[in-house]
Amino acid sequence: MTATADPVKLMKQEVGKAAANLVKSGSIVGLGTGSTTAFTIQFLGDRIKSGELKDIVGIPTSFQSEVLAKQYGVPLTTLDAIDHIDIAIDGADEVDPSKNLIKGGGAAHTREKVVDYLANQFIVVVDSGKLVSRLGETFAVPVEIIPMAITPAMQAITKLGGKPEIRMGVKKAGPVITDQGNMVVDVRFDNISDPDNLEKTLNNIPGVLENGIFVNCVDKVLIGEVKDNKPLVREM
Ligand SMILES: O=C[C@H](O)[C@H](O)[C@H](O)COP(=O)(O)O
Repeated sequence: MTATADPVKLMKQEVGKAAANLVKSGSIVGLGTGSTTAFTIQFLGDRIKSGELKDIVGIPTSFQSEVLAKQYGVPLTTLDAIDHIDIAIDGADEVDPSKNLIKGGGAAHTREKVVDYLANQFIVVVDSGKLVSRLGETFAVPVEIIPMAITPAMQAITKLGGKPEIRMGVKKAGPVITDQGNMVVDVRFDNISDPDNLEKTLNNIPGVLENGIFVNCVDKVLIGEVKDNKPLVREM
């Protein structure tokens, strides 16, 4: 790691590695989605290759994490084949002081919520730029909606005071389509004072599959920082 490297990438790399080092042999591991957990999956693969980590299986939270696990040699299984998850490691787009999260920047929050909530231990890995004093400060809330319900669901979200915008593809014409074949609406709220209530209210709208607010589910947040050009990791 050199002083000239991108500091955000350095933070993600360091925190991703720290999380991979928490995994013990024999564990069933939830594999999160995004650019930070990509490092975790890579380092898990390194530990497996060196013989330090044995008999682990991963549960991917997206097509992306499935592809990365195969690339780095992390064996995979499915939720049908196991009865628990020992540890899940996942990224986040925002983390508040109570360890509540906004997730779904990669449109993977539905599968992530299934896997992360099942885990006995849920570890979040972020760079320090993700810390906020209140959810919604910098990031909109991603909401996955089945395509036939997109118009009434967006109207219902607007009535709640949200400003919904359909997420559009990059290098693809038209909207982002999730791993489940649905659409994602990014919703700005002026003030999210009760994330617990907003999470439930959004999920009650007919046609909404899941939203990216994660409340009271995180055991530990590992935060990557750079001080004097050196990456370090602290815990919350
Ligand atoms: O849908 C994607 C996920 O919730 C990611 O974990 C989240 O967007 C953070 O991604 P990154 O580590 O790339 O910032």
